[in-house]
Amino acid sequence: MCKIGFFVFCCRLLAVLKIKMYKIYATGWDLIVFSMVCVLLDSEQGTMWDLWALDWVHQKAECLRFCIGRSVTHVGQLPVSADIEYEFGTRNPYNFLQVTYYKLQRAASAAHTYFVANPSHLEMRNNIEKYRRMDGVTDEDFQDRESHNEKHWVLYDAALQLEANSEWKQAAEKWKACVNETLQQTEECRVQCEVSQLSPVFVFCPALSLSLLSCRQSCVTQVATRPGRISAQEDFLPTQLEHLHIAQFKAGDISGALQTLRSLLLFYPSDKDSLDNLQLYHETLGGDTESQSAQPAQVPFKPLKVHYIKITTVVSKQVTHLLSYPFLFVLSAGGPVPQVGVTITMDDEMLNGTNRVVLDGVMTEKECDRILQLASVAGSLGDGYRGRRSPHTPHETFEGLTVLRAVKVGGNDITEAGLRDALSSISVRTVLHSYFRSPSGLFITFTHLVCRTAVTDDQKGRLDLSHPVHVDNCLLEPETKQCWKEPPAFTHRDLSAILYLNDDFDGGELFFTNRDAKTVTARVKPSCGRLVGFSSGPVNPHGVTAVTRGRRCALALWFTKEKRVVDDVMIPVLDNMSSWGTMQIWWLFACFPIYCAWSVVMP
Ligand SMILES: O=C(O)CCC(=O)C(=O)O
Ligand SMILES: [Fe+2]
Repeated sequence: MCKIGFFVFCCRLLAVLKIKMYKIYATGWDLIVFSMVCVLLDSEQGTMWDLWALDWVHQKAECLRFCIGRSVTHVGQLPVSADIEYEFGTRNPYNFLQVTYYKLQRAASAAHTYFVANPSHLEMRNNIEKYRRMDGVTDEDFQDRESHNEKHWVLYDAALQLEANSEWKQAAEKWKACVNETLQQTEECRVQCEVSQLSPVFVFCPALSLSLLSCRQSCVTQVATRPGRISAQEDFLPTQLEHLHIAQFKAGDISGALQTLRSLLLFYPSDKDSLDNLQLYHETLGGDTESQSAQPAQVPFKPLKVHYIKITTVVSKQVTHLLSYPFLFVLSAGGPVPQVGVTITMDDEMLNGTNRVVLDGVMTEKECDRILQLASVAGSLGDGYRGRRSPHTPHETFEGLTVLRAVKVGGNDITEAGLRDALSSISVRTVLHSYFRSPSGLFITFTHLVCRTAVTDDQKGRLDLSHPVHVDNCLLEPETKQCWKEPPAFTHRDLSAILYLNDDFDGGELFFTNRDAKTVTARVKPSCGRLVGFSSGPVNPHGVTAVTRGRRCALALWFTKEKRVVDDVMIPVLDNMSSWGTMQIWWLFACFPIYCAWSVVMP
């Protein structure tokens, strides 16, 4: 333990010196050292395999960084914003393209490509009918121009069709091709992760591992999501293997079926039906030792498949482990490090959307209470919105408190709490940055402590909301489903985070909707230490249901990726924190000889 402690100490010293004094970023070796520290710290559960996996990922990333630097221009390496990703994900440019091509044959394929991802778009359905009636337009003109990216879906649908026609031999061939294509796409997506994760934020070990690993992990769902859909098809790969297994069996290819069954068992080793089938095959094949000993599909998808399962398992394990240390390498915090176990409670899938997450355990009850205390004292001194009433509803009062105000209004206690409040926002940043694997940096743009209190005796028959449905960085127009990125919206906000502080009130649930501002897609009940993070753009319209009893407090934080748009109220706080960072260096210098002597005396 002593050696590990010394090792950690040296690494931290090295990193602090490098970052603070020379202002240079970590190299590949630093990354490897940092990941080793991570794994060693976690040695109770960690294994050498974890260490090798991370080492391998880092080396590959280094190599990629080198190659990309040589062959891709600087502009080509720039990250794209979530909004642009959303636009292309929903194939919106094809809508414009079909308008541009109007009266040309090519409009048909643009319209079809858009319609594949937006099957409920009635206007496009009508347009397609119009194009069908156009002279010279044939069925071949309705091509999906994006299908090269989604070949596995084309194969999937074709295989289903063959299965429906009981053409088992061809179906088996198609399912095999589909499995291979899915694995190939997953692998390509993972390579992309390594490309997009090459940013200076690597200096923070948990952030590095988390963002890269969670990116790789997300490839499984990304590949399993049909174009234009938001949720992935559950158990995509095992489902294909199941189909392949049935098709092979029906086509009389028992040894192929046995091989596929073994692959399937890698996913569900204790599945009763599969185990029964395995037994049956063994009996049927009798003395055919060659077929009996067939390993999980060797050809043609052996290496990828095994890799797929192993990496997925390692990744989930690492993500869970590393999430326990979100505060460990918060450089500027200094002093004792809060060891709070953070868990992922709801992800995109459970929240029915994209770029949303609910994490628990980000703050302890004690920490929530301190900030609530701050809200009470500072709230009684005056609030961010002057009046006692809410800007959103007459049935609630609303106290808003910025961090600077917390520092200004109080004595030492409040100032300290205000700073801690800001510090927690740094930790929130680390956690969210890691989770959402943003390729660029995240800068705090505004933080706001908000309490909403139900006005007693004024709650009967209440139909309104505590906070109407809105999008944080654009003006939502539910009728047209447009979101205008223009003032007075806070257009520079990229990531929103709400850290809840209590649950002793009625109502006050956060909910997400579709762009119609009506269809509720997910609900989140606040509680102390619960953090909701989501991208601030049009994919995440949200609101708060009426608070009908008690007082609901939360710390709202917004981050920006593009540039350092720090709200002026934050600057003194951030300045204060950087001087803490410098103090930390002196502390390390002073203690270094003592630490060395101690580690020699205490082997
Ligand atoms: O308090 C919440 O849960 C959400 C608040 C919010 O959406 C906002 O302030 O923009
Ligand atoms: Fe909001």
